[in-house]
Amino acid sequence: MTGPQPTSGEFRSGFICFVGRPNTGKSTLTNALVGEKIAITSNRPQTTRHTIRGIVNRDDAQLVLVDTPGLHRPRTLLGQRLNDLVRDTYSEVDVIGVCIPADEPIGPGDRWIVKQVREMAPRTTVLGVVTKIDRVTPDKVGEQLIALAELLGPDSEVVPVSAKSGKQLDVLSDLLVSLVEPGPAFYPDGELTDEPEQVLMAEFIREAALEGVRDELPHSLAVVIEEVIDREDRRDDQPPMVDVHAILYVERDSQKGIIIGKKGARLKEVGTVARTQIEKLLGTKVYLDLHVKVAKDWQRDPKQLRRMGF
Ligand SMILES: Nc1nc2c(ncn2[C@@H]2O[C@H](COP(=O)(O)OP(=O)(O)OP(=O)(O)O)[C@@H](O)[C@H]2O)c(=O)[nH]1
Repeated sequence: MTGPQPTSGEFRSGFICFVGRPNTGKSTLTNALVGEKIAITSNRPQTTRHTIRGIVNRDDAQLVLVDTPGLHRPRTLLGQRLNDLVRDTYSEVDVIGVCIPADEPIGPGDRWIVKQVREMAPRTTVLGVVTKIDRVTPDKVGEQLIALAELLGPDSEVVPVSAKSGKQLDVLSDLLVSLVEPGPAFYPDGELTDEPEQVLMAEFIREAALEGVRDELPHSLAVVIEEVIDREDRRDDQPPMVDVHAILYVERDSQKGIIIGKKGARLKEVGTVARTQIEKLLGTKVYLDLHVKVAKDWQRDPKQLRRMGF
């Protein structure tokens, strides 16, 4: 192992992406490092679709975290597009953090991902990250670190971390800083994401709509923000208000029913959860108008995919 290099007081900057099987804690880790909710987390696998960046601003460095979707077996056009996106990301970043949860044995899925990373980005620095260490005993963490070090080989550092408890987050952050090059900040301080607000709004809605529903739905739900309007006809004593109109596209009528729920109860709940987050994002009151439409087989239709931003 090379060990972290001393940073010698020079400002450093670079791009980092975390990879790993679905549900290994990549989004949660990104959020924890950035310190504010930017990437999308959910207890359903494969919900991170867009390359959403969170930015860690430190006195000595800026780390730009790129959150990629998981690699898929490319069965549909959407799967192919997602894989292309991942490939582009791998070749652009300075460090790829391979995330392995402390509470699951390393399996063929993990080995496949490491192989893909090595093939697609042979020159990119790879860092091993054992996530969710709050879930297991220190002994287990130690075993997982050894297993991951063996999988990645002698050139890669390995580090244990818990995004939930915050344990070792500073160590991970220091290590990442030591692995990027000296250079100026890419983004002005205070900027947490360069994703357009509408993409984040759509992701908030999508995340809320997927919470607690069936496993196959993640691939069959896309959210399009149709319109964002500043409400001007309010009285002076009323706070600023923004109207957001969004459409949730599903593939089948049955899925529409799941999203809407009994007498619209579920959709109302989805709206409330998403609205709260959008209000936080925009810093104003929001009226959120949600419609659910069926777009048959949208995952296979290039025109519809383009319309939804893929
Ligand atoms: N106990 C514990 N749970 C965690 C930790 N990090 C993530 N989780 C949980 O693990 C689940 C998956 O986390 P995500 O961050 O969404 O995982 P991901 O790898 O981004 O998942 P995909 O977007 O599906 O690729 C969520 O239920 C998190 O709350 C951690 O440090 N400790």
